[in-house]
Amino acid sequence: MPGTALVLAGFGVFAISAIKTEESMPYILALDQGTTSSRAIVFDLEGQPQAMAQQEFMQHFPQPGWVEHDPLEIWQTQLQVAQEAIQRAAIQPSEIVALGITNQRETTVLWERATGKPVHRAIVWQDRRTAPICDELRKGGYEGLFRQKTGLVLDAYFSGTKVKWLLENVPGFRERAGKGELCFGTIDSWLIYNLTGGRVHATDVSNASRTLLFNLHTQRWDEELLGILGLPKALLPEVRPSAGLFGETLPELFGAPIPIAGVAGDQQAALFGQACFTPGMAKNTYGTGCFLLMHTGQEQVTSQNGLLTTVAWQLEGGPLEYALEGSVFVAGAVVQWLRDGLGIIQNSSEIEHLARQVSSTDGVYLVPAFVGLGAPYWDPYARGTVVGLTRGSSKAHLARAALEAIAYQSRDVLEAMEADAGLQLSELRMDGGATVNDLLMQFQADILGTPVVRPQVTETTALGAAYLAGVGVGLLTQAQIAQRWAVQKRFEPAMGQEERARLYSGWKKAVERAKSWVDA
Ligand SMILES: Nc1ncnc2c1ncn2[C@@H]1O[C@H](COP(=O)(O)OP(=O)(O)O)[C@@H](O)[C@H]1O
Ligand SMILES: O=P(O)(O)OC[C@H](O)CO
Repeated sequence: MPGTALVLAGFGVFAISAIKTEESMPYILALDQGTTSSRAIVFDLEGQPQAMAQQEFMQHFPQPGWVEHDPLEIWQTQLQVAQEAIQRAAIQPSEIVALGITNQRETTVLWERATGKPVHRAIVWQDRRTAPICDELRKGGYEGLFRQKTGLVLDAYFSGTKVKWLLENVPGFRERAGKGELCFGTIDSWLIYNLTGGRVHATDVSNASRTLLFNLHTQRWDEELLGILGLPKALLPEVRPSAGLFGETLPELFGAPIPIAGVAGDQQAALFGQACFTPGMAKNTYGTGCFLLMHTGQEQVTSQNGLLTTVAWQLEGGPLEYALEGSVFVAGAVVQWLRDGLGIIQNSSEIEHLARQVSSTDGVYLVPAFVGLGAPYWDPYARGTVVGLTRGSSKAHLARAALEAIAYQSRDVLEAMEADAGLQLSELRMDGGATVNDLLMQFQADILGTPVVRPQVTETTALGAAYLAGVGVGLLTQAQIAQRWAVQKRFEPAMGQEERARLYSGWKKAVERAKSWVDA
């Protein structure tokens, strides 16, 4: 019976390929495009990193308060580290079953639709040049409208006013944008566009929610806000769920096409990587800035205390899930400033040793408002300040004050968050580059009066992107991810209540000195 033989042969082929898939391990490639470096990590399906590659890239500061990146350098470094990570993992490209992208958010890229060439340097999230545009919008009475529709505050941080600035300040851009010749994207869109050879111009809901253009209620780009900012809709990418198929990478990039199946802003990806899946669970990521996010489920909690309502993620076929966010603009970046600006350390890791040379700052406070202050103050005109210096102050005091400033800023946002959510956190999950610093982690627990917990995998941003991609191709579930989260170290508060209050009140005084420093 040839028919049966054919069926049997078919089963045979099926069985062999099933065995082969089990033998050749499936891997997920995560691209983590951060503010200071491009990283790529290959994970197995258990969430264990197999290989990693990282490259720093140029920061451009053309004027005080301005920060730019070269979009081509971002793409090239990201591609190189991805190729390198695959090579280091010593796996076949065909074993990579999914690719996840996570990125510095809000950073704004414009490129030519026809050629894929960027038409300007990217305006980075930290860039303050659009503060006057925000002031004008506030004077026009639009603050409440933006807040109500987008969950964000009117601040230069977000993409909307950056795009407006580009269209208004670069000759020809407005006309070209109107004709549909230009594409706008945050870094995720820029990478997707390049990875797919220009076939896909898309973003995910978490990144869209950082633009000032995405309406949380209709879950679409908002025509009224676009009108107020004078932005043509033709510029915008398509908005998709964070886990689900975006497209395939060009085969020549990695040696085989890979489905792009997870995309999220880096802070939302970290929340996912920390398995903060239920309302009230929170994490704090210590990278260039510091970003504390609390999952609020399907509820959009409106902050009364200067926090943002943001999309956490959407899994394909599921509802939008939300988070409350406190964004601190300068955290690990203050360590870079001590290294590159002052030269008092050679490597970031030296700061802990230097700071440990003194047991306190002896009253020195450093407010690193280098690009203004984010949550909960939202003061674009604040600037960096050091107060409390005496003749005995040393670089060790300054190093300690820099680390403590990271922790004080986190307390500012945690207090706001607990007030908004009407709860007290029993612990806070930590991740990001600066969490290797035990002195910082201990001081954080001390100044919060709350235990802080470092997980085994601190690259939770990339891990979150990998997990989203795993969910996107149907190989992982949230229950499996939650099970895999594991503690590496827990820091218990050891400081007395009085001391905590005394130190924190000094910080609040120092912040007052930094506020409204430059003229509007
Ligand atoms: N030992 C350390 N102590 C404090 N901060 C550190 C330490 N090592 C690195 N950092 C800081 O961590 C940041 C890098 O973290 P990362 O998560 O890679 O940031 P990003 O994703 O923003 O580029 C840098 O700002 C760096 O100064
Ligand atoms: O690059 P990071 O990790 O500092 O993250 C930047 C944030 O996404 C900005 O909103």
